[in-house]
Amino acid sequence: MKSKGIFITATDTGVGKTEVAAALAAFIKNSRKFENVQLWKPVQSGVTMGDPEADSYRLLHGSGLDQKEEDIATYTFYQPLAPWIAAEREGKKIDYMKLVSEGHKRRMNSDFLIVEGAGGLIVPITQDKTIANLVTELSLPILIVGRAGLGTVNHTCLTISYARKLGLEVKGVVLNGYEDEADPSIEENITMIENFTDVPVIGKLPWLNVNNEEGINWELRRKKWIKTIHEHLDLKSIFE
Ligand SMILES: Nc1ncnc2c1ncn2[C@@H]1O[C@H](COP(=O)(O)OP(=O)(O)OP(=O)(O)O)[C@@H](O)[C@H]1O
Ligand SMILES: C[C@H](N)[C@H](N)CCCCCC(=O)O
Ligand SMILES: [Mg+2]
Repeated sequence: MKSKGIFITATDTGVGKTEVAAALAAFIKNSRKFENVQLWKPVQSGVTMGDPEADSYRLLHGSGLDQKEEDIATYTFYQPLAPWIAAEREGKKIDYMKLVSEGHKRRMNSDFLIVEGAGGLIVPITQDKTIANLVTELSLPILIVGRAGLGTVNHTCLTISYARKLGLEVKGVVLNGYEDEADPSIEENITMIENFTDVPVIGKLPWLNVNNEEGINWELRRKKWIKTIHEHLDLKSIFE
């Protein structure tokens, strides 16, 4: 039986997909809502496997799942570029159909699959396939991560309209990384996004400062994220 799941995309690169995917996985694991929640990052670029900055590394430690890092990411490229070009720079090509069949297999082998895209929706994986095509093939609903501040209304509404054009199911939006709860523009951004798209903003997440002098205390970070997700996000629609 195919698992439930969510494909986490964003309005841009660097907006918080890895942070949100890891936190969501940690929350689900802690809540025991699904016994076998799994993470998948089909393609990561600008990193090397095992690098503490790598998405795969931060997904593994940020979630506390008992997956192996090399199981989390399928393709890893060194150049910080769109996957198609990052692969080409290494004389490689991404096998798109391999990703599609791997995605279906991962859905069969999990209760809840959290997939992290790369950048936003129209990010080239090959010369004629994008992240959006992969979402369509996996028939997973999407959760869009957007910035919290000025500029996010346009970026988020554009992403939603493109997703709808492709017939993707948009479960919701998370506005991520605000520094100041008192910033009135965040609530107004939520109102404008919901007004123009009817897509629910399922919550807003603060910028979490949980490091210590030696670096990241992952156990403490996971605990804080689990509490923050519980307090800030309405996940009902994500689990349906
Ligand atoms: N709410 C947050 N609190 C603290 N740090 C955050 C938060 N959101 C994002 N970050 C940090 O900001 C940086 C960019 O976030 P992240 O790596 O999750 O973006 P991304 O959308 O996954 O990027 P990419 O497209 O490269 O996968 C990371 O260092 C991440 O740890
Ligand atoms: C390198 C970065 N961290 C991501 N892995 C890839 C982002 C690709 C963005 C392509 C684009 O929208 O211009
Ligand atoms: Mg990421």
